[in-house]
Amino acid sequence: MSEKEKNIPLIGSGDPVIAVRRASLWYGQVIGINDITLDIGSGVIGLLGPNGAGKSTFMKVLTGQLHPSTGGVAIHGKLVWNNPEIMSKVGFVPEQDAFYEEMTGLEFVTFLTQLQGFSKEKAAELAKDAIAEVSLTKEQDRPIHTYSKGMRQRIKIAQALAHKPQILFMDEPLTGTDPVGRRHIIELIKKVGEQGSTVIVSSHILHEVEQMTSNILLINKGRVIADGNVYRIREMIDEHPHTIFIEADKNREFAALLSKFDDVVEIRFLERGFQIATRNPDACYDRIPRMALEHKIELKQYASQDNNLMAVFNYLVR
Ligand SMILES: Nc1ncnc2c1ncn2[C@@H]1O[C@H](COP(=O)(O)OP(=O)(O)OP(=O)(O)O)[C@@H](O)[C@H]1O
Repeated sequence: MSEKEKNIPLIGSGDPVIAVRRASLWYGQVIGINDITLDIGSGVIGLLGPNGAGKSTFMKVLTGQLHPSTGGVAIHGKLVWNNPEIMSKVGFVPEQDAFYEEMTGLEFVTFLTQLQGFSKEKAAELAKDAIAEVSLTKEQDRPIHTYSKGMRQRIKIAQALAHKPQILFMDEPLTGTDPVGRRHIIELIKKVGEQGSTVIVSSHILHEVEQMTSNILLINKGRVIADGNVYRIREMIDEHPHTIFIEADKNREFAALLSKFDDVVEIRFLERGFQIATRNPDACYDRIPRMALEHKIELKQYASQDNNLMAVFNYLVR
């Protein structure tokens, strides 16, 4: 693949690290990704799209876990498919949990690092460093089946980081994490990006991704439908109210408190909680935990809904 090809979008900074050319993948009749061509440089890149958009498929094609039906992917000029040399440069945090539950965190990360070709001693040393990076040292000798969801996410990140890859892929790394765990992972992702690596992070929540980076690839129905700076994408999104689902022990009382703010344009009660539409998501996200605490309301969960993102996708693909 020639790097001199013209008009190929480059997302991220510096020289291209990953080159994707006309890559498509079908699962039988179903399209996973559809004719994607772009270059990816370094820094943190958010891969954003609603459920089923093709994010996981794209990541698996980029990492050589799936062979594209047509087209190809190269990292540093070398095709990724069936190329073990490339694998040592890549770390992957999968969406699903696939643990050896009886292993301790340290055993798990050491074992997977050994598979990268390191001796047991060296792998254990690298594993300890990576576990420290994700602040799990205190828990490293506990079996994984005793870990919380957030800890499981972090140990997955440690296994991806341990062999010090130049490129890190993370499929929905914030799923199931609490606010403190989320902040920690976001800071970690930013740090790895600032060290000059390429970090590709998928999510279906813009608010999460924009805390890590302003470089975004929007993907829908297997196609990249926009790339570039988050501000442009944000502008499109801000035209549509942002929807947040909230579940608390006193839903009606909490909804009444939140409805007093001008940016809240709609409240709808659902089976377990309620949904609010806001024109100022940032203020709203700050306000929700603060007000719950102030009014002694137990917040069971709050999360962005796909709806506003879907509205933007509908608008972009029209
Ligand atoms: N193994 C598979 N067999 C058949 N179809 C699949 C398979 N994996 C994914 N698909 C389909 O391919 C499309 C893209 O799925 P993919 O999992 O890549 O999307 P995604 O953006 O990662 O979604 P999510 O956030 O829900 O994981 C979807 O229509 C999905 O149903």
